[in-house]
Amino acid sequence: MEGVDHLAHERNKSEFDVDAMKIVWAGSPHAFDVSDRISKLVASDPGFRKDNRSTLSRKELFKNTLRKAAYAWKTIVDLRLSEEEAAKLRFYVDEPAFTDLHWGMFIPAIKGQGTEEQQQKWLPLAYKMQIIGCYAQTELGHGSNVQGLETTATFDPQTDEFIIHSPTLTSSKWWPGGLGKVATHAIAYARLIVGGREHGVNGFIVQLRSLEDHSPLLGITVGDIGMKFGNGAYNTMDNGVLRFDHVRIPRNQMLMRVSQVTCEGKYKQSDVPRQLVYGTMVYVRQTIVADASCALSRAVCIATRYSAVRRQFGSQNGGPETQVIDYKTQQSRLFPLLASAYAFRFIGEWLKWLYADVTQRLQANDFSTLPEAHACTAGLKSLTTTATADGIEECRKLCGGHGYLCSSGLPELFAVYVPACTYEGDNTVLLLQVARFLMKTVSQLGSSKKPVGTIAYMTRVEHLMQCRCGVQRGFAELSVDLVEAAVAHCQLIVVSKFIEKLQQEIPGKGVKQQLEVLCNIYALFLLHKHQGDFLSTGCITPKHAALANDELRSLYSQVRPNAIALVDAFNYTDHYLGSILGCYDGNVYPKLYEAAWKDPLNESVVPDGYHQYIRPLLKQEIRTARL
Ligand SMILES: CCCCCCCCCCCCCCCCCCCCCCCCCC(=O)SCCNC(=O)CCNC(=O)[C@H](O)C(C)(C)COP(=O)(O)OP(=O)(O)OC[C@H]1O[C@@H](n2cnc3c(N)ncnc32)[C@H](O)[C@@H]1OP(=O)(O)O
Ligand SMILES: Cc1cc2nc3c(=O)[nH]c(=O)nc-3n(C[C@H](O)[C@H](O)[C@H](O)COP(=O)(O)OP(=O)(O)OC[C@H]3O[C@@H](n4cnc5c(N)ncnc54)[C@H](O)[C@@H]3O)c2cc1C
Repeated sequence: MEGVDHLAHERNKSEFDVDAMKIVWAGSPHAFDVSDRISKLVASDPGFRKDNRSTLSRKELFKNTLRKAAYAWKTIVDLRLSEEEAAKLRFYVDEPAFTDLHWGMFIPAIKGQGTEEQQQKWLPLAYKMQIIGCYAQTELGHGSNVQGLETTATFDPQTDEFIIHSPTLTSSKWWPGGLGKVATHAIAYARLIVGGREHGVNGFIVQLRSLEDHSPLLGITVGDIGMKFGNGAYNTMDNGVLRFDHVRIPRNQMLMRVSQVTCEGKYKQSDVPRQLVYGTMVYVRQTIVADASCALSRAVCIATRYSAVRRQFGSQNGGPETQVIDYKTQQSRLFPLLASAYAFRFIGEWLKWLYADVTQRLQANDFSTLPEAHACTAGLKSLTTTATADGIEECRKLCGGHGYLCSSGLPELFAVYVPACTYEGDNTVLLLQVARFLMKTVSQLGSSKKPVGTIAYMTRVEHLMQCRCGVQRGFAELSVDLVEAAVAHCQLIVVSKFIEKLQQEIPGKGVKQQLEVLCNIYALFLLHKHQGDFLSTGCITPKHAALANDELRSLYSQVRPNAIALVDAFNYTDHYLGSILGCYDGNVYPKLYEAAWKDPLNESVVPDGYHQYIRPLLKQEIRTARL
């Protein structure tokens, strides 16, 4: 029945202060207030409706996204929302759109790679959305290998301009979000050529479309690359294709914080590492880690609530059947994901701090922590997105058949989320970067340069390296093992930062205890999953392994009575969850039944096509095959 909380009996079992945990999850009382207020604002505004997405055609879907973007922007301006509130609004509107790349990459690229003068010129236009930007780096032929990009930017000293050109089909820009139909400008990455000499890949601000009638400018061919995985999902985004035919831009539209070209045609590399050209990717990778905890917690919230509602088998003398959340197999699949959601939340908080710290140091030309920041953002982006994509799929399976319905919210969540394993850096390519960083650290062991920060533990491997200084096979030959070592390195960071979090003052009855249980589940689940490595390297004995498994089972029993309260702490509205299985009141079956009849296919009792195709079959008007 409506208004009845079918999960009240579960909520009454909670052994901790849920409201205090909501603050921990949000990050602070202020962050909770902003998040709570904005999520309710979005949920209560029909302008942000999203339950019809799977029934729209691509063109209707895209037009609806443009409408929402404009409506959201109007909401931000009318309500004078802060940047923090606007970011929360974008989060709860929950729709990939061109604005993600405008605010999430185009603006950060200008802030990170533009000179003061260039920032003063372009940022006010971008902040007011008087221009709409995209980040055009990837090409048809190259994405991972940035140094392999083929687009050229040739300096013409006669006219003090760069000529941007796509020399080959594979140099066509391909994938940039917002590019296909909306962006008026791009940060285009191209090979800089001055006086016949190449100077690597740099960023250039290029106008693509007229600000009068939105038509592509001379020399610009631009469009959408077509439908992507899933129906609604990421098809609200116009990932585009772009070709340049000798497009001329003023010299001052090359982003010149890292390298400069003078009007005389002199190339200068300033005293900052050329990798700062990659700075925007580092920024987005750290936001993607925070996003991972959001996406995983959303899937876990749905699967946990439904696992408490769903009963199957186990009825004693006509009594109620067993809640599937009470099956040990369901717990062993679900609770590590619940623990991961919290683990990723805290690692996301730490990575945000690390990124802010490295940004501050860069402003003082201190590049000492840049390698570690690159390795951490790359590795943790890879680790958390892989675990989250796999976790969302596991949550779908934990919901049985109903998990496969669009109304469960899980298929679309999966379809929108999985490209995170590829964009902003293919996850394997990024782990190879971490492996390179680890190998470089190992090569420096024994020197005066002591490993610090997240690699401080490697001093302990020093003796191993000395006694094992035998054959050094090629990096490529060992890359599979090195990628596994990179994952282990990142997992160590996640566990250690979770433990550090628990050293902080955490208010609220029972809150810290619950987090300790989740931290132990996260760590022991990893130990269980990688038991072979721990045993084969002599890190643990078989007895330790058995003890760990026993402890894991005991921890699942401890978390069981608190499971619903732990997902309530995410404070997600039913609107944001977009899931009948995950609805707060647990009133699943009536809502599933009601939703079915709303499907357009049920608008008519007799389906279109019956008279044309089925009736002749049934009436044998079609010659029957010899069966
Ligand atoms: C409707 C609602 C509306 C609401 C509206 C409301 C309004 C809203 C208002 C406000 C809302 C706000 C919204 C915000 C949204 C945010 C979300 C955004 C969403 C994002 C979506 C998705 C976007 C996806 C975008 C993309 O996908 S964008 C493209 C991504 N593409 C890649 O990621 C390429 C990967 N490949 C490489 O990154 C390189 O290729 C490679 C492999 C490193 C080799 O690079 P290479 O140059 O070859 O270097 P190496 O030789 O390997 O290394 C040489 C030496 O440099 C070192 N080093 C390499 N790197 C780096 C590096 N970085 N940094 C430092 N060092 C580095 C390396 O350690 C080595 O050091 P050493 O060992 O020498 O000491
Ligand atoms: C939804 C979506 C949105 C995107 N948005 C943008 C955007 O806004 N702007 C933009 O510029 N780009 C964007 N991209 C492009 C994205 O950044 C690239 O697709 C991504 O960096 C992966 O590069 P790739 O496609 O070249 O993969 P590839 O590198 O071709 O990967 C193919 C396979 O090769 C393997 N591989 C590659 N190199 C190595 C190596 N050295 N060693 C071992 N294995 C290797 C990979 O692990 C992978 O298994 C987007 C992509 C998607 C899917």
